[in-house]
Amino acid sequence: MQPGKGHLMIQFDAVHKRFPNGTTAVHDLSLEMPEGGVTVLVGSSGCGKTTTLRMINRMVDPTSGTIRVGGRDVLEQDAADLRRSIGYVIQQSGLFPHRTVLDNIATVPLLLGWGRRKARSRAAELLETVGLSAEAGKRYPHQLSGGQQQRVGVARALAADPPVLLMDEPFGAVDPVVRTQLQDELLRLQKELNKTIVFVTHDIDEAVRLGDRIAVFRTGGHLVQCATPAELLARPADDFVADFLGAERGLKLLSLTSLKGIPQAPAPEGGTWELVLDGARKPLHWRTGPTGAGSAPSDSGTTELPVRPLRDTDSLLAALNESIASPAGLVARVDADGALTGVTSRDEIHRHAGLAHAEALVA
Ligand SMILES: Nc1ncnc2c1ncn2[C@@H]1O[C@H](COP(=O)(O)OP(=O)(O)OP(=O)(O)O)[C@@H](O)[C@H]1O
Repeated sequence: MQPGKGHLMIQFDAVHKRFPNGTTAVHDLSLEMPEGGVTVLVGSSGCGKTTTLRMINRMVDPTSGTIRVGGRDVLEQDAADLRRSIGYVIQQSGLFPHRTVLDNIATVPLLLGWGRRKARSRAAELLETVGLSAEAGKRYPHQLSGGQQQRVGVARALAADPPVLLMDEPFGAVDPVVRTQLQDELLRLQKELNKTIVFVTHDIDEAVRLGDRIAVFRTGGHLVQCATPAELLARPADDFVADFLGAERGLKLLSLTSLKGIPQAPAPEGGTWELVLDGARKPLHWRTGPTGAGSAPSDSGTTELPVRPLRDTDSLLAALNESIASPAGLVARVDADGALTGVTSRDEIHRHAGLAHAEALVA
């Protein structure tokens, strides 16, 4: 199934899906998904995202058109074999309630005839990969939190090391904090594993965060635009896409640019606001003296306000936010150990925000 780097892993060619009740779920879809990339399918409810996803592993068959996975027409492959060779993660994790977590993860390897010992040892390895303890493997799904269950769902989908992973709103049912953690984990895993991932979500921020390419659908199963996140945000194809991306699409674009390369200056000394560091040069807070600006003075007449230092890997959006929150209008920049490397002014952040936009428009 693996055609090699740089190839297209999944190809939809003029695919239609009309259900027996007359609903057209997918309309004349031609879409290519490169190997090792994350393609995110977004769009309002009922626009055909799930149907598109499920046609890849033949949980739904197209009415017409061709879908190829690894260069082979899916309709020429046995549906059960195809399903076992493609990882599948859904919103409610879909775990078997009466099997332990370890046995859940071992499901596909066992179906593939790996033998109990090998399947369980692979499952144990995957528990660690997705950040769960060995002890969690002995529990039953209901004894885990929603976020942990989703991790098990991902581990189960990865168990037979499939080249393709289908994820249908996998993080839709967890709170925003856990959701961000799961997204981070997926990005980390993907760096190592380089799977071809097709990911369905309603959440445009999740799409921008995770996608190498984003396909926007509208009702009736029409694909409106498929582009990189930067291209989509800078140049939406029409008003539908622009509305879907939301009024803050300019700010979302800034989430794609890191602070690396944006100039820093030494932290100011003797100004109204001083950046206080600890012994390891880690920023602690901004402080102003009795005569300085600021609010809520402490007993000693000084005021301390929080600082949120940023690394080169943080985004321009985070920097813009911090530059507004910072009483000094300065963003404290730190190295990987958290030690201060310099500061960047609000004006400089604004200037680079403008440049990032200009670059995205002409890219
Ligand atoms: N088995 C089915 N029989 C008839 N109609 C169906 C069937 N499955 C889906 N549909 C219809 O096809 C359309 C597309 O559904 P689909 O689930 O693919 O959309 P979706 O974009 O994933 O929606 P959501 O975001 O709400 O999950 C909808 O109008 C849906 O009602």
